[in-house]
Amino acid sequence: MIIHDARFLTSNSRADLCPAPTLPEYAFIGRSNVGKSSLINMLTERKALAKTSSSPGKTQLINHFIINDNWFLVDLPGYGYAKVSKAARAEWAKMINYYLRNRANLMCVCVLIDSRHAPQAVDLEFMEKLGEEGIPFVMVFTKADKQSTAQTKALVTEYLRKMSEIWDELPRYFLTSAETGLGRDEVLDFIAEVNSEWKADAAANA
Ligand SMILES: Nc1nc2c(ncn2[C@@H]2O[C@H](COP(=O)(O)OP(=O)(O)OP(=O)(O)O)[C@@H](O)[C@H]2O)c(=O)[nH]1
Ligand SMILES: [Mg+2]
Repeated sequence: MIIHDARFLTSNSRADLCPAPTLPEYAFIGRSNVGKSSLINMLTERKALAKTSSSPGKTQLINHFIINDNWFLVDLPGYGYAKVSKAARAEWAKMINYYLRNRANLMCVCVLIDSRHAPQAVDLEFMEKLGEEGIPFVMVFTKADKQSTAQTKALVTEYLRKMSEIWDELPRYFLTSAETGLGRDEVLDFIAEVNSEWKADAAANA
């Protein structure tokens, strides 16, 4: 997919104030500092479309971007550790959960996982909850440039093994790097594929 247009639309603390759910939407979520905002910039080839920071807790609202006037990308705050108060974190969790459960056009949640760390309970539990609630998701392993491909692949295998203890069907996954652009084509092809399904459904229901 060629990205000819990528624009920031809105920041919201409430899902019901987000843009009208008229286009297919993809949300990026994962622990603070995992690289959500950087991945959005890498995919769109815009250096500073989404704000990034080396200190966790940068993204604090539900940020909508519109791509090619045809689909929405959403940057969410991180879960887990962030340099914010416990009360603020609880507020984010409520906001994110409400958004995930109620956003009618949410096609897929991209769960970002730092490819350098052994499987984390917080990530596994988050995906387990998505699975239980029937919210479609894929795993996106980030920062693959920071180690060897073999190390990243070993981590993926470890995740899949743990997840196979819970589910028969395993989620799709992507290996990415915001530094090198690794995984860009694969993620964008996946989104294009799901966008076509949305269009076909919309045509069938028209
Ligand atoms: N080497 C490398 N660094 C990365 C990559 N992705 C992100 N980073 C760095 O990791 C830090 C965090 O990146 P962000 O994109 O702001 O992370 P985030 O998940 O949006 O963080 P919050 O908004 O705080 O939840 C920044 O210093 C980035 O430069 C990557 O693929 N490779
Ligand atoms: Mg961010």
